[in-house]
Amino acid sequence: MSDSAGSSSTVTACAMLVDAPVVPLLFRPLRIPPSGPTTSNFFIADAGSKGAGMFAARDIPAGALILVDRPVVVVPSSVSSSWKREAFDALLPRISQKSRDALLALANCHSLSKCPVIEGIALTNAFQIALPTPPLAAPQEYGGVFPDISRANHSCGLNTAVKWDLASFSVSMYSLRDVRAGEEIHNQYIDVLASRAERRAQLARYDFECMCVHCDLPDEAAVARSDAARAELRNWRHLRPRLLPWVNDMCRADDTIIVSNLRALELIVQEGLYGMQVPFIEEIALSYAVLDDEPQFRVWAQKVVDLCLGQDPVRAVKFAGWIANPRSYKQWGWRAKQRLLLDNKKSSLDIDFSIPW
Ligand SMILES: C[S@@+](CC[C@H](N)C(=O)[O-])C[C@H]1O[C@@H](n2cnc3c(N)ncnc32)[C@H](O)[C@@H]1O
Repeated sequence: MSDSAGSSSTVTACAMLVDAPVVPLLFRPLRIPPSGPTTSNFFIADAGSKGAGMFAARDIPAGALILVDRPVVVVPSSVSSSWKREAFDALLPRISQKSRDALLALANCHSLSKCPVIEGIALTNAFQIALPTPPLAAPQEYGGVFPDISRANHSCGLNTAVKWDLASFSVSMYSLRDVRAGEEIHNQYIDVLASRAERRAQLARYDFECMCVHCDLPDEAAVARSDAARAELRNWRHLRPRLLPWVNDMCRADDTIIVSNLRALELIVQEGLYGMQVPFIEEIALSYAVLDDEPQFRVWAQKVVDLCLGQDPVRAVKFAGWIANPRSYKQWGWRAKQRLLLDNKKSSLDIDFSIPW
């Protein structure tokens, strides 16, 4: 392991504990981080029993960039415990006073008697970021601790997504749905498609029992309903009808893909899992394209554009191009044409059995 902050006398904004062969891969010119929003979208305030939390400073529309943040420390997700402790503590003198203040202000859910302070803060706040893997090396997982994004508390329903960008060494947080001024902004710490019992087990390492609206349910029937919805979404990719085979399969109903994806969206809304909706909305838009239904195509394609503008601009631009010129989509109206051909063939084979007297 190596500390990429360099010699012990070097003080930087971020110190890293990374495998030595990773270090040269990190020392390349960093792009300027994507510029954050011009006015602050959030504030940090008391979130009751959760400690501090992040809240929306104004109404934030779905798909908007909320903030851009850079880590103050980067640590491996798993290292041998024998030397981990001193290595974590050695990071502190290597970061600037500003970064140190930000790091030490973060929550620590581990008791100091069991876990030195920097390790405890890292275990409480770090979330996974991807660093380059040296050739022939096994991939190693790393976590970044961030001054602002690490303040976001967990919820099992999502109102934001975070996107790590290695080139700018920064993470951007986007809204997944409209967030009202004053509403708490959440991050996702664990696999939210797991059952409530599994989610609670996974969250035990953060030392809290989740009481978000998706966990604090009135009775066991509500828990079973929520667990079933999440399991259905988790199994979706194995069970759902596929768009491409459907395009040519005239034995299947025209609304097969639309009905199936609307069902997924219903479950997503029920469970507040907004981060998952884009692929389903996209398939509905493309189904309408294949069915030559321009008004509906425009409605659904516009939803893709609105949701992707910030975090997936390539997809947003692609759909915006199709909205501008729907027939440039290569399979535009394909099923409608096939249906017409079939109907024409059928009518040419029709025998008139009516008796003319
Ligand atoms: C990454 S920090 C989040 C910010 C933290 N609340 C603070 O004061 O800086 C993670 C810690 O926040 C608390 N926390 C996060 N989400 C929570 C939730 N849904 N319910 C209760 N506590 C939560 C837990 O103590 C957890 O260990």
